[in-house]
Amino acid sequence: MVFSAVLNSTEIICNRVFTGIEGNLNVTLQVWDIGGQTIGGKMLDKYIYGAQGVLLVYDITNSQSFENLEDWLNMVRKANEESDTQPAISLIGNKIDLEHMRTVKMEKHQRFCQENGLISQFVSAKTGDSVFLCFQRLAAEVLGIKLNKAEMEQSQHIVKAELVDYPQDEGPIRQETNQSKICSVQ
Ligand SMILES: Nc1nc2c(ncn2[C@@H]2O[C@H](COP(=O)(O)OP(=O)(O)OP(=O)(O)O)[C@@H](O)[C@H]2O)c(=O)[nH]1
Repeated sequence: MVFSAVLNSTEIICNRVFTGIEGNLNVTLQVWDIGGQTIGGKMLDKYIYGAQGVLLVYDITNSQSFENLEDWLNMVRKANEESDTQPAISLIGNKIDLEHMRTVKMEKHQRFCQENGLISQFVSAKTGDSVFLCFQRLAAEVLGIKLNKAEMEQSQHIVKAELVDYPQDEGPIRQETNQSKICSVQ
């Protein structure tokens, strides 16, 4: 499956169309990136009103970005107060390639999702890890489709790491490739 990103972007608003093909189902998502704007911005609710899905993205290495989420969530709910339906909302913890620098605890993320009925996902925009999956899950929620485990796993990016057996006490030395093992890290 391939997402194609098209359309123009402006300084503050990026509008892209993502097209995913899943089995026999074609899904086109029109995505508005409204990050970088102040929460009180005049035009903001115009983009949010009527949205079917919202991705609330924060940086797992930046606690402040998590603290801002409550305000953003309230703003999304308020903007859609008069809409027939509220959008499906995902909480996206970004930068999982920097897991060792995480400052926002996993439990905090999960609690926020449970308390507010959000889809929970962790991604790395840098490596692409689970980025496709986060759009796929939100689209499925909007369409009322339940993804099965196999579909979810298929959309996850698998990072292959090579394990090398260093001899005890002698420190790292170059190994013959046929002595190494391949493992998969998800
Ligand atoms: N390591 C790592 N860096 C990332 C990741 N995503 C974004 N960055 C970096 O974080 C910085 C901010 O990224 P932006 O895409 O500008 O973040 P943003 O929140 O969209 O910014 P605004 O839309 O301007 O608010 C840049 O230096 C990116 O390269 C990620 O998954 N991993």
